[in-house]
Amino acid sequence: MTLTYSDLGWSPFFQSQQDADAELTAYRISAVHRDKLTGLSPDGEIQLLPDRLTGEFAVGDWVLANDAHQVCERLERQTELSRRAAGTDARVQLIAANVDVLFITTSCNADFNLARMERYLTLAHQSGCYPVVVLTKADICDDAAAYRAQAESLATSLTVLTLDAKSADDVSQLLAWVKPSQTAALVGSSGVGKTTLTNGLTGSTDAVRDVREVDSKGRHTTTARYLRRMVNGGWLIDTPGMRALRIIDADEAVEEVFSDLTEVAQSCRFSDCAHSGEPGCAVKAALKAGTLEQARVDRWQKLQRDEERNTENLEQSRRRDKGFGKMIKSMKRDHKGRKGY
Ligand SMILES: Nc1nc2c(ncn2[C@@H]2O[C@H](COP(=O)(O)OP(=O)(O)OP(=O)(O)O)[C@@H](O)[C@H]2O)c(=O)[nH]1
Ligand SMILES: [Zn+2]
Repeated sequence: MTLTYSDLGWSPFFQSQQDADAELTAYRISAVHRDKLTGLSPDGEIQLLPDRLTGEFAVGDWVLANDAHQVCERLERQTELSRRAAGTDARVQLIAANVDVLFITTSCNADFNLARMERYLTLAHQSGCYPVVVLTKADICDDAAAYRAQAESLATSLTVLTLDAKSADDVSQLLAWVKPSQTAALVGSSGVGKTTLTNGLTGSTDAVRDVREVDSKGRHTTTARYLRRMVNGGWLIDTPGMRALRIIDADEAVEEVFSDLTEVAQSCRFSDCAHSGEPGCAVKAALKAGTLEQARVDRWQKLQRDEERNTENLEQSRRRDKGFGKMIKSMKRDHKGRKGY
């Protein structure tokens, strides 16, 4: 079956960025490898040569490439999912680009964690994706409705689906949230059923198989993310191996996710109230009156602290990189000076 650009998610937003004179072809990035990219066009899938480090591309991106399949431009993204990289590295790591719907997946068991769901909801708000909470393993849980109620309590009119990821009928519920040519990303901890859902949504069984490729030094690398076509013509980006989500530059999104608390806090006497015993604290008063729940307030304050710390670390590493860049530049200048150029 031949796909059109519109089937691939191309829209006036991207069209407006394409210079009509330039003889460049648009491709949607379907996989990001160590030193090359895979791109999709109506002609099929091809390997593309990046014009910069592949870490600067995300699955779902639109790029323009020349006849030699060399990428010349990456188009501005409509949405971008990113997080702070794992480990001590404070850099931003791209998760996916141009995503419409975020399937926040967790299971009706010990994995179920409201704080984690709130972090993912923050990611959805920050990026502008529509969040859909997917609760798997409802078939092996005594009271799936209780889990569902807890998830629904996180936001008014939040979409929450409870299902058995292994049942085709159940999985088809998800399809209703992604129109043909739209893109969804599946996020959640390991073991919650992302692979099972991916297989159900794409009608394939090969999602479990990692593509191993050998890089120039003979090392095996695993390419983790793919853009896959769903059975209804939508697109799905799986994000395996995402152990922790550390949000960055998301203070406004945190406010939105906790809008119930932000609203109450507006009545605190001091605008910078830390809600820790200051006089005239509306949050403390609401807690006392029982209209706010202590656990949710605790999660709100923790997420605010985490967000601030992650963003601060990122700023520091950006400054460090800038300083390092300046040092290299001045070393080069000195070197040139000594050579008498
Ligand atoms: N009964 C039941 N089992 C499920 C459900 N979803 C997933 N499983 C099972 O849970 C196990 C883990 O599912 P996966 O789909 O591999 O989970 P994953 O999120 O892809 O895990 P990673 O690949 O580690 O990220 C498998 O044995 C699945 O068959 C469900 O809704 N009901
Ligand atoms: Zn207060």
